[in-house]
Amino acid sequence: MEVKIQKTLSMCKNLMKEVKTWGCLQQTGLSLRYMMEFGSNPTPKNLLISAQFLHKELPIRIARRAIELHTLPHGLSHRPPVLKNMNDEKEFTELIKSIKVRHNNVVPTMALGVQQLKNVFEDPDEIDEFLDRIYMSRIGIRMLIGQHVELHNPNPPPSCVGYIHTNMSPVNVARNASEDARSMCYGEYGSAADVRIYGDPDFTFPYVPAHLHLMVFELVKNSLRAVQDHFMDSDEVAPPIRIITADGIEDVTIKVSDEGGGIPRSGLPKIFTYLYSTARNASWDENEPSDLGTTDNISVKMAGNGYGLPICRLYARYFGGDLQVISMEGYGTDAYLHLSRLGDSQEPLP
Ligand SMILES: Nc1ncnc2c1ncn2[C@@H]1O[C@H](COP(=O)(O)OP(=O)(O)OP(=O)(O)O)[C@@H](O)[C@H]1O
Repeated sequence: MEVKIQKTLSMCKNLMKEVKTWGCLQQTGLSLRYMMEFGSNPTPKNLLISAQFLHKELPIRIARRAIELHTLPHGLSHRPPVLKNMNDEKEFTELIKSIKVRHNNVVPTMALGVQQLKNVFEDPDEIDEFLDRIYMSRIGIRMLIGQHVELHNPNPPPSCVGYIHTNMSPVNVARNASEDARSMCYGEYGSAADVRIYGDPDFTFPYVPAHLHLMVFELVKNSLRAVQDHFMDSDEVAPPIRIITADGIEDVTIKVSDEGGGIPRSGLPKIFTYLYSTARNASWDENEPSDLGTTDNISVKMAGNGYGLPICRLYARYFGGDLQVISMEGYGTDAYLHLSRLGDSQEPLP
C-alpha cells in the first residue's frame, strides 16, 4: 500500500514538474488569415506540420491555465466542482488527445465554483479578469483543435477552411441566429418581437459562422427579453428589433437595436461582469443541465446566468473585434458588434 502511495506521489511530482516546464514556454498566437491560408491546402505535409504545432502548443496553453488554477485565491481550485476537473490533471497526456471533449464542461464547472464563492471575493474585478483569461484561452484551444480536426475532412463543405467560411454572409448568419433566439423566446414567453435585418445578403467576408451565430443569438435574446418585459402590461404591439450590418474597410459592424426600455446608467458598468443578471429566474442549480460553453449556445434559457455579454465580447475580441453596448434608459439599447474584416490580428493569448 505504502509503495503504491509513494509511486503515486512521485508521479504527481513529476507531472507538476512537467506542467511547470510547459507553462513557462511562450504561447504562439495565430491569425484568422494564417489559419485560412494554411488550411486551404491540407496536404499530408501540412497536416503533419499542423499536428506538430498542436502537439507543442496545446500543452503550453493548458499548462498555463493549470498553473493559474492552482494559484487561485480563496481556495477556488479546491471547490468540489472545480476539483472534479483538476483530478484530470493526472491523465495529462491522455487529456491532450481528448481535450476538446473535456473542455465542454469547463465553463459550467468553473461558473458553479465561482457562484459558490461569489460573496467571498473582495475585489470582483479579480474574478472577472480570471474568468476572461480562462474563457479566452478556451476559445483559442477549441478553435485550434477544431481547425486541425476539420482539415482531415475529406469532403469539406464548400467555401470552408476548417471552421472558417471564406464567404460568410453576416446577414444570413444573423437571420438564422435571430430565428433561433425568437424560437427560444416563443418557448418561454409565448410570443416574440419581430426582428428586421438590414444589409446586403450577398456581402460576404471570411469569418467563423459558429462564432458569429453565438454572438448575434446572445444579443438578440437579450433584446427580445427586454422588449417582452418592457411591453408586458402594454396593449401596444411590441416594436421590432433592428439588426443593421455595415461593411467598412477595417470592420464589419453589426448593430442590434431594441426599444426594450434600456439599461440604467448605474447598471451599465456591471453588464460585462460575470454572474450579473437582472433575470427574475437568475439561479444556479448544480443539477441543472447546461450548454454553457459549447460553440453553438452558451445558454439554454432566455436569461439568468449573466454570461451572455462577457462571453460574447470575448468571441468578438478573439479575432480582433469588440462589443459595445450603449443604452438610453426609458427607451432602448444598441449593441455594436465589431468584427475585424482584415483577419490579421493575432489571437489574444492570456
Ligand atoms: N438589450 C438589453 N436591454 C436591457 N437590458 C439588457 C440588454 N442586454 C443586456 N441587458 C442587461 O444586462 C444583463 C446581463 O446580460 P447577459 O447577457 O450578460 O446575461 P443574462 O442575459 O442576464 O443571462 P445569460 O447568461 O443567460 O445571457 C441582463 O440581465 C440585463 O439586465
